[in-house]
Amino acid sequence: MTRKRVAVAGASGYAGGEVLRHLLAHPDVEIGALTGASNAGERLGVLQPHLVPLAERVLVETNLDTLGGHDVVFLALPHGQSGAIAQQLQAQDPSTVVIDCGADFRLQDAEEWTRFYGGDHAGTWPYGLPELPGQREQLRGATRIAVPGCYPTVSTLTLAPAIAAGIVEPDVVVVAASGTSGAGKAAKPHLLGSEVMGNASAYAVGGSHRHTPEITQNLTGVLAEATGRKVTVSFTPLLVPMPRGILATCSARVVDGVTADDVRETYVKAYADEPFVHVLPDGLWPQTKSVTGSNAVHVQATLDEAARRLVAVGAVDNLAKGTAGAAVQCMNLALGLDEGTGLTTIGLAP
Ligand SMILES: NC(=O)C1=CN([C@@H]2O[C@H](COP(=O)(O)OP(=O)(O)OC[C@H]3O[C@@H](n4cnc5c(N)ncnc54)[C@H](OP(=O)(O)O)[C@@H]3O)[C@@H](O)[C@H]2O)C=CC1
Ligand SMILES: CC(=O)N[C@@H](CCC(=O)OP(=O)(O)O)C(=O)O
Repeated sequence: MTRKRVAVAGASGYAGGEVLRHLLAHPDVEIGALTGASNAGERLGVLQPHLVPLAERVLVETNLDTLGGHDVVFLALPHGQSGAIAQQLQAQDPSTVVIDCGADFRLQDAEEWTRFYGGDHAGTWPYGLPELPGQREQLRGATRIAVPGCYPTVSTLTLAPAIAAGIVEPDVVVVAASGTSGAGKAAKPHLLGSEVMGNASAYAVGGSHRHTPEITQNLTGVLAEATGRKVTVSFTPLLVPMPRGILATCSARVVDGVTADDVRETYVKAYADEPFVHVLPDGLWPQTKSVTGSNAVHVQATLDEAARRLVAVGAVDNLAKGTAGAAVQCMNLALGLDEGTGLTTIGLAP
């Protein structure tokens, strides 16, 4: 096939850089415009020295003139910045595939958007988590895709089998530890090395994190429709001193009669045909380093018999399957390519 011409907006940031790292390994694309904001005019090699083949490329401004005319445009911009440019791109050419790595188009409920993000809701696009029931079909041939948040990706995939199978009450607890790249590249006081190194801290405690409604939306979506219930999610994020990765520990009360074998069978069966979700062998528990740089999510689950709770743990690389890998997986579906083109399940060790 003719190679698709792809632009990346926000190429100086963490997510944009990781999209480019993935695209450089993709045989069916040609990298077009690379845009930034404060760094427009700078060479990419100065900002993203690991992207050696693109070192001499110069960042241009983020607008319709620079991003128009491509087959695919990835938006890796701060929240609230995608709506206007996405609208312009699709007005210019409705066949352009626009893939938003930000949160602007993820939520279905406009009120929830305003409550957690502020401002007006830009709209709702097909949600880029193909592993959700029925979702892969929504993404094939799509021209607009909302890439999930990093915490929602791992939390959803870690809990969805149990919720869908009805082996737990729809009332879940997620405590997830993230590396610092999840917060982006822009300087923030709580991300200074002296604050982060040798430290672990909780933040956005008490249901205030903006990923809470997204996890709730996803898990409610997999709950059997007939129940007519909504999943309740208590989500607590933790910041830990590592550059990449999220480890999510999830739990929920199991319904009467559920055994440890039921839990294992539920998870093994749910992900038997999923190329990027790996249920670890019995007794092995996910760790972030095993998924570093890879598009895999590692999952394990068991029954805490005394507490009658499911305990499920998931690991993801927030920048890979948690953002850029998912974005490329979705692009593949949108373009009718093999879903795994340019992606790997192989992590780094040690
Ligand atoms: N980091 C992560 O793990 C994840 C990030 N995401 C999402 O990806 C998006 C980007 O995040 P991330 O890469 O971490 O953030 P960064 O802060 O690292 O990068 C932000 C990028 O956006 C550009 N930018 C900033 N302001 C504007 C603006 N007003 N108009 C156009 N471009 C602008 C910056 O350009 P410049 O540097 O030139 O100023 C930079 O390229 C966010 O929406 C985030 O939610 C999603 C999942 C996970
Ligand atoms: C460690 C850290 O700060 N993580 C970020 C979330 C990660 C992210 O990028 O989420 P979006 O895709 O929705 O932007 C946070 O908690 O705000």
